[in-house]
Amino acid sequence: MDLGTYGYPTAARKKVDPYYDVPEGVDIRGRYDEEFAKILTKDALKFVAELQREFRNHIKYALECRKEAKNKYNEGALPGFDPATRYIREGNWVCAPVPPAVADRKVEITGPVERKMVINALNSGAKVFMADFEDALSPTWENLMRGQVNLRDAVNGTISFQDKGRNRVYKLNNQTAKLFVRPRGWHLPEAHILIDGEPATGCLVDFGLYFHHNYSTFRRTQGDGFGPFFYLPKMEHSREAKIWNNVFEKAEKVAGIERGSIRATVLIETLPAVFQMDEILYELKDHSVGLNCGRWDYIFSYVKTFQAHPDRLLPDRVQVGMTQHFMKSYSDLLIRTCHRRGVHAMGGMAAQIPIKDDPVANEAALELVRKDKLREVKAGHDGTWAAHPGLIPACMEIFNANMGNAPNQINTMKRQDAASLTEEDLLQIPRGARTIEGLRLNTRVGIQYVAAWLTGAGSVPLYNLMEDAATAEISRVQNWQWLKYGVELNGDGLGVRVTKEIFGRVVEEEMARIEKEVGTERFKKGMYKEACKIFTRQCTTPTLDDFLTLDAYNHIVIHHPREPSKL
Ligand SMILES: CC(=O)SCCNC(=O)CCNC(=O)[C@H](O)C(C)(C)COP(=O)(O)OP(=O)(O)OC[C@H]1O[C@@H](n2cnc3c(N)ncnc32)[C@H](O)[C@@H]1OP(=O)(O)O
Ligand SMILES: O=CC(=O)O
Ligand SMILES: [Mg+2]
Repeated sequence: MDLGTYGYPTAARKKVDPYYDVPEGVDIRGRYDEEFAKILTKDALKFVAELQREFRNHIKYALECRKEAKNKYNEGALPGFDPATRYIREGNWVCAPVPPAVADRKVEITGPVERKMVINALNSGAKVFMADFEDALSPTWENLMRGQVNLRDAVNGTISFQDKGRNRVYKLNNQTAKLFVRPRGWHLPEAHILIDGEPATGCLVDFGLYFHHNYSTFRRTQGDGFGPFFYLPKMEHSREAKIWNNVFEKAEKVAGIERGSIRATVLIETLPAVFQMDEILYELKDHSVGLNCGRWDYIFSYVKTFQAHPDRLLPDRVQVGMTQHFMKSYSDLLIRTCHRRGVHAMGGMAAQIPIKDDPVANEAALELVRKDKLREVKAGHDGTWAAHPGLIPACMEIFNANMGNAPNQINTMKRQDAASLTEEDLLQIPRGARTIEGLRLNTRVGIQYVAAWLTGAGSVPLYNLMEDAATAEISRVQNWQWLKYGVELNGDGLGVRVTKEIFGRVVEEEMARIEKEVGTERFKKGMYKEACKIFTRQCTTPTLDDFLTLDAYNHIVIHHPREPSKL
């Protein structure tokens, strides 16, 4: 009998479900749905398979290089500028001019590709909406495929959503934000689509399906001849940017559109990548529209990169803000690099969200967001991120007040002063205290986030902050680091060291607190126990897992039919 990679007999499966019309070598293991079938057309899958076949070895090599770099850091090396690419850093090249359609990116809203949120985000008054298949999305088959349907309808201008409970129909306004799409990182597979017997690369699925269905309409209606536009996450080296550049060139060729049509902003959100910013822009110079400070993953990456360096322990998560020297240096150098190369230097996400039931606390949260955005615009950022529509007026007001009518600061805030920033500046150990409350909060937030993610929600409000995969990663790796090195909680003045026993007690107590906060019924129905198991294992494992979501992914993969056929 022909057993597929995941042990389900292919012929039997085809008998019980209607199935997708797939090209040679492609097998869809996700649930069949008529709407999904309009996305998973034979031509679209052919395009994804071509991308997979052309780039899979390059991707595997790049991921191997990540492992090698990790081994070097684990043996004591520090990340730094590469002497071999000095000529790129010192050369006087620039990127292709910014497309007029996205010259002004003062405020960008982000959010998962969920139908109502897509409409709300496009209508939000932001200049750009970054539709997220990454940090904000739990990559279940349903979320991914519905996300593609939603984006197609959004690009076509036909998207609508009916909230029956509130008797409200959502539709697009006349004026909407420009759409950027963030595919998953290189590390995530798509286990519901097999190509030549292997899971497809998640981001090639996200990119390929979206591009195939939307490039033509997007360029006509949104991009003024350019586009589609993308955000590219979690890269560690310019060789990974080179793969994306080649993917873009291939897509442009297949579609018969001009080279340089597709544009992307790369998130600088790993520590190794901060030493590669020129090199990344150089690889993508015909397809670039800037860099962005992905500050949350960047903090996560600091811990991950220095997992074997007990002299570089982080203080409580709440203390690692943009005013820490290593974070300020990263933002300043990013601005300098982007403006020197003629592209946008985007700011990052303040985690505060509106607090509905407490006007005083709400105003305090808003004030923190304003302060963060003021720092960004004064430093020279051309725009910033908002996690919630309620924050857009405040962010916009600050960027408008400080930039006037100019669409960006590319030519006016060169930040030559940042040229003197050194490796030491970029690596400086963050200062601050560690407390038992920090350990508790990491645990409470981490478990609740994983519980949400397992049930399909990739971004959630917790304790009045936005939490997503990047912020949850900080909680996880910080706990791991503190446990691994038995750190002293020096902020409590009691000389307590973090041990497995203390952590075990914290987990127990925080689970009880979560149950009390969410209510016993919701707690029982939810995935809190499973989440606790996953999170606890990840915090206590001797060798740090590379990604929280990679480990948890197996829990959300659902192959159809669920049971192997008895035939
Ligand atoms: C580190 C990073 O990578 S940051 C980027 C990735 N993370 C994100 O994008 C997070 C985006 N933000 C969110 O997902 C949400 O704002 C959350 C989960 C944090 C909070 O969501 P909620 O609790 O539902 O917010 P709330 O109840 O206040 O929402 C009010 C309204 O705003 C809408 N809304 C909230 N956030 C967004 C958003 N980001 N985009 C579009 N609409 C939004 C809600 O859909 C709701 O609409 P409705 O009134 O029509 O029903
Ligand atoms: O993706 C953004 C981040 O901060 O992480
Ligand atoms: Mg991120």
